[in-house]
Amino acid sequence: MRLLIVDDIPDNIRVLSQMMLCDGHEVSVATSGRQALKIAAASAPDLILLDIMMPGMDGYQTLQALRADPDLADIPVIFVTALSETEDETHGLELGAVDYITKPFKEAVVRRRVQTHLELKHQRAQLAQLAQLDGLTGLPNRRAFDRQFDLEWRRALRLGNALAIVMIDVDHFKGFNDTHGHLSGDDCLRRLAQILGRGMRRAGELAARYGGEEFVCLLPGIEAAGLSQLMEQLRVSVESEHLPHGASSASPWVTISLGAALCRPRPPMVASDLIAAADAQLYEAKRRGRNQACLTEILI
Ligand SMILES: Nc1nc2c(ncn2[C@@H]2O[C@H](COP(=O)(O)OP(=O)(O)OP(=O)(O)O)[C@@H](O)[C@H]2O)c(=O)[nH]1
Repeated sequence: MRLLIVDDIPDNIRVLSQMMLCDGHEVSVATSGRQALKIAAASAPDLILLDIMMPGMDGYQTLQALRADPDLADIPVIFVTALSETEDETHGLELGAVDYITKPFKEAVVRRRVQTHLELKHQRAQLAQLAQLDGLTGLPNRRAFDRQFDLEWRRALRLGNALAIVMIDVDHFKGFNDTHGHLSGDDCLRRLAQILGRGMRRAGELAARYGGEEFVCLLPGIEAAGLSQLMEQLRVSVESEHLPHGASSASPWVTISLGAALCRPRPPMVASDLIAAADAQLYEAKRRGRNQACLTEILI
């Protein structure tokens, strides 16, 4: 793991560094709060050991600056300090330090506490990742999609880029479940998720499970011709899997209907307008007989 040790006294840095290097960590060091902020931004440490009494920016101010920067706010900080009054410790913990160790410290205790906070950080990261995934298909879930869509919408708005959404729905899936059973239905959704996931080739493209038997693709920077081509590829990939569907009017195999909307985001349009437009196209694809794609390009 990568640790950043911040202290204005070189001897203190040396002692802490040696302990951490012995435990197999990578160590960077800073001798002031300002330098610590720079190094943290450049090297994204997993944990920071921070002294409080330093000339210029003290440890409290350094922690506040870290918390104010969205890229650095989640790095756990442990104060290692000679300040041993209850008020100092309480203040440090209130500012968001995960732990507070007073000097002179016991080496074994510091090592154990660092290890504990690194493990907690790892568990938090795993949980955060799991919270973004759909349990059945392993694709990003609706929450992950909403987050990414919001991000891409704002980016496209800023840069004047194109952005497209494709809503995808399995044809006659109720009939599929009724005929082949719910477990086969689950298998079918897993297979479709794999196909859609594989279909997203460019950076920033995302296929997610939108809910039930509905999927959604997010496609930044795509133009209408490319979008039509991609939708047709996805439609054909699904049908040519030849998953038997005993209750579909569209094909003997499992098929999907696709509805897409493409725009260059600009006010007064809002992100949900693009979803609504893609939904309307999906409805149109269903109305025209399913196993097909419909697309609208919104020009504002
Ligand atoms: N097996 C399985 N079925 C699901 C899951 N989520 C939703 N469904 C089923 O998907 C079906 C969706 O049916 P409808 O919305 O009526 O649509 P449809 O039968 O696909 O018909 P069209 O969309 O008009 O082609 C429902 O029967 C849901 O129970 C799931 O996780 N697993």
